[in-house]
Amino acid sequence: MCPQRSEKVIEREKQEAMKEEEEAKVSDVSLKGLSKKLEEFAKERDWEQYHSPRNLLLAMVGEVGELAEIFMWRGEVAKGLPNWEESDKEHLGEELSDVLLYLIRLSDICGIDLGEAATKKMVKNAIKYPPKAT
Ligand SMILES: Nc1ccn([C@H]2C[C@H](O)[C@@H](COP(=O)(O)OP(=O)(O)OP(=O)(O)O)O2)c(=O)n1
Repeated sequence: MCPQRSEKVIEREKQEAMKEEEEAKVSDVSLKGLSKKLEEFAKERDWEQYHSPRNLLLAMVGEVGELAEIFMWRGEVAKGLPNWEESDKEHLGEELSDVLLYLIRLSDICGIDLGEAATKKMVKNAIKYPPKAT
């Protein structure tokens, strides 16, 4: 591949990545969409062999530990994290994402439709805990 063409390819990939990032900001990201991306991610790396229910559960719990570490020894934290450095907030977003991504992948590998299950569970919660009468 000539250097000029390779630069063009790199530029196109950058543009596509920026477009994807932009789309993720403006549109609702769906659980199904993320699940599909995770499936492709594993397939492309031949990692499906490692994505067993137990491995994914352990990986998720490990990420919950990393998430807890961010809050460790900080004392109570105000809503919206007003005094946090941007880099700490970015780190928090990454760890929350790792937990979410492993949870989605775990659900998928177990044959559970997480969106449907969560919606049903919310209905069950509302029946168990009715809203306060006004
Ligand atoms: N077998 C694997 C390994 C990783 N991932 C994906 C899902 C997570 O979103 C992320 C986790 O990557 P790391 O294990 O590198 O964890 P961190 O990103 O938290 O890095 P570190 O533990 O170094 O902070 O990568 C995956 O799907 N399957």
